[in-house]
Amino acid sequence: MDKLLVHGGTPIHGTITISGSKNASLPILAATLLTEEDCVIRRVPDVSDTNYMVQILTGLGSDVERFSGTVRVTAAEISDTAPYDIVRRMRASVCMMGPLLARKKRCVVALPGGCVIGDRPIDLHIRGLEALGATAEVEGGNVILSAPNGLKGANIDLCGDNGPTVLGTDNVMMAATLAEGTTTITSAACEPEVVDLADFLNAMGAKVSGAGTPVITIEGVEKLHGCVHNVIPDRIEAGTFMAAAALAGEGVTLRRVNEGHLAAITQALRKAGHQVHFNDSGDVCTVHRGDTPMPAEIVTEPYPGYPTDMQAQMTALFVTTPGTSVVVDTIFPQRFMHCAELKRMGADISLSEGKAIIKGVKGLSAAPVMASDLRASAALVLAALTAKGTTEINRLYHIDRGYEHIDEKLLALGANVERVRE
Ligand SMILES: CC(=O)N[C@H]1[C@@H](OP(=O)(O)OP(=O)(O)OC[C@H]2O[C@@H](n3ccc(=O)[nH]c3=O)[C@H](O)[C@@H]2O)O[C@H](CO)[C@@H](O)[C@@H]1O
Ligand SMILES: C=C(OP(=O)(O)O)C(=O)O
Repeated sequence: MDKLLVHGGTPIHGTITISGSKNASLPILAATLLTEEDCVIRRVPDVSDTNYMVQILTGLGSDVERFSGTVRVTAAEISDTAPYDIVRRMRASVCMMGPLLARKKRCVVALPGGCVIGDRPIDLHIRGLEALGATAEVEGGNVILSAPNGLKGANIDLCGDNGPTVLGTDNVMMAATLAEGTTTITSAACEPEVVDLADFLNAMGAKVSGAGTPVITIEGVEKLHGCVHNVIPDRIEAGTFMAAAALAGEGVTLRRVNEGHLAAITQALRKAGHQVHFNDSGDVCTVHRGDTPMPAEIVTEPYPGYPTDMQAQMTALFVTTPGTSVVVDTIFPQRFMHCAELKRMGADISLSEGKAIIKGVKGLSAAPVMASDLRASAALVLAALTAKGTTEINRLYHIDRGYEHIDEKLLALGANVERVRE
């Protein structure tokens, strides 16, 4: 198990390029199952989640080639059963259900278990696929969906208690592309990753409109074909480096970002007293730490609100920001595992029901810490950049799920970090 040593106290500066989005790549890779023709997807980040997705596709019978950020998938003949061994490693494997069901009229996909960031049910996914005419049963830890006579378009509302569902919207949208007739999804997730998937599906010949709004309409077609697609930049990787720059930066520039996708993060950083500047085309961003960082309140919300996937990193920033900041996670109220580790480094955080109250401390001191999930590990790396001494971040595989070559990018910015391979 690799670990990361962060020797704190070296400011970061310079320029890096942001990778393609993990959360856009995963459903797009799953969508390749909707056609037997070649799909070429560019800018797929080299992270373990996309590697697992490639293994699932291969396990289903797809022919997959991967070279310098590009993945070519040909799903000429595939089975309907996703291999449990790999599926269980990744929550996003749940988005195999929609395309497999549409293509094979039946699928068997292992149920994703609980998750350290909280309960992650899939009731809305199932409800949506049932509305399209599938029957669902759970047997031996698997969801078995079948629609022997094919899927039929329907009106489906996908609002849950905590708002819309991103992968649920993806699943229903993918399934509906090959359904007979028209499907309308209301309370759809509006995240840019949903829009990127819709763009990919349309490039395959699907008829999807309204993605990016709460109402998505899909006119079913008989067949989809191969296509070439470039994945959008990873707004969470970009946001993480923006927060790192606000915390420990002397001017950090990020290339290949999308200003629109980063609006809520930009607003939060500016409110906290930091300077964020975009070029005219909105694809290059420079962040300078403000002279007088200020406490702030952030509340996570579905897009275009502040993303839950950037909650832990902002918490890390507030830990050494003078004054009292408040962080509320409405999407995953239990997603505060990073706080216990940050406290071991000297943070002053109190937790209550989905809320962290953070009293800024003068400085942190290094400690051995344990990464508990992807974004929690990112928060620990950020905190460690300014901590006194060497922080040892264990279980680095969490961060490798979603950050492409994070140690190399940090080194390129002048941080003093070492990956220890074990
Ligand atoms: C691979 C990927 O893209 N993952 C992202 C996706 O996860 P994912 O799509 O799994 O998250 P959802 O959008 O589904 O979850 C949003 C909320 O809805 C609830 N819910 C979800 C499904 C369901 O059937 N029933 C239900 O109640 C969840 O518990 C949560 O409270 O969106 C999350 C919310 O932005 C992000 O944190 C994840 O990084
Ligand atoms: C929670 C995340 O991913 P996943 O949904 O794949 O667990 C994330 O990207 O922050």
